[in-house]
Amino acid sequence: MVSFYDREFSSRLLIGTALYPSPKIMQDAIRAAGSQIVTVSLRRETAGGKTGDAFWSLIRELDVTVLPNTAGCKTVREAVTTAKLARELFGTSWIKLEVIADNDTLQPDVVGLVEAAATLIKDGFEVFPYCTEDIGVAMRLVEAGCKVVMPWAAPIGSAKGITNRDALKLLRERLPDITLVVDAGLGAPSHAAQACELGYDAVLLNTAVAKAADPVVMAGAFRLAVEAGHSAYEAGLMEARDFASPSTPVVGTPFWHAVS
Ligand SMILES: CC(=O)[C@@H](O)[C@H](O)COP(=O)(O)O
Repeated sequence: MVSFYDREFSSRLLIGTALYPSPKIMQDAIRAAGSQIVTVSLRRETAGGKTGDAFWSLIRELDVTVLPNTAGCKTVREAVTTAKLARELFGTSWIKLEVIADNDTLQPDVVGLVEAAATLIKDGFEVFPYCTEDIGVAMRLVEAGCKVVMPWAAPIGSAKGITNRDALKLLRERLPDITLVVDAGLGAPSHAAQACELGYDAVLLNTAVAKAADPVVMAGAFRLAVEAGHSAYEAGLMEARDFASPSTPVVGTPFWHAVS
């Protein structure tokens, strides 16, 4: 089980609701992913070009926990206002907090992020901050009261996978009591498995599933990868080493020689 602000979930795969070819495919993909938490933008692009109630009916049918997000917000003020609107609309104190530094890279504005997180936490929010892999930023977020921290693997929508493994590993080691989620930039199930093998509690992704040739099958593949990566972490992965070590130790006289 994985814990988000004292709520327990069995699924370690959080998924986005944008960019799918149709609302029906979005719904089928979320089911195939086994996700219990979906993130929804107040400023979302509608799936399949449909607007209004159809989207929300599909989300309601899924019986999932909604994690509203502040995607597209570029200032602290905008993010805080959007979070407050989301709390009213969705009746939840959870917010996936994004403060974006610029439109070309969608890189988090980590200074604004820490300020917005502190403001929202003081106002009773439970914040899921989307950040870089920087240890200093993660520690400031924890000091502000975040119990979940969500560093990127790579820029949103890039599908590059984990670009700074050492920094993500350090975060895991230094923040053992924080729920850590790799959010953004994962392109393949193997990337999600790597994040879980590092001890990350969960992953959050969208584009790699929504833009796959078959989003439903890809969602199922990510589900398996997350489970495999987490099982491997729990089982205790061996450290890589520089020198060979025989997996079949050779001791004494060969058997064929002894009987000839
Ligand atoms: C859906 C969402 O919140 C994205 O902003 C998230 O960061 C996922 O990123 P990818 O689309 O790269 O998986």
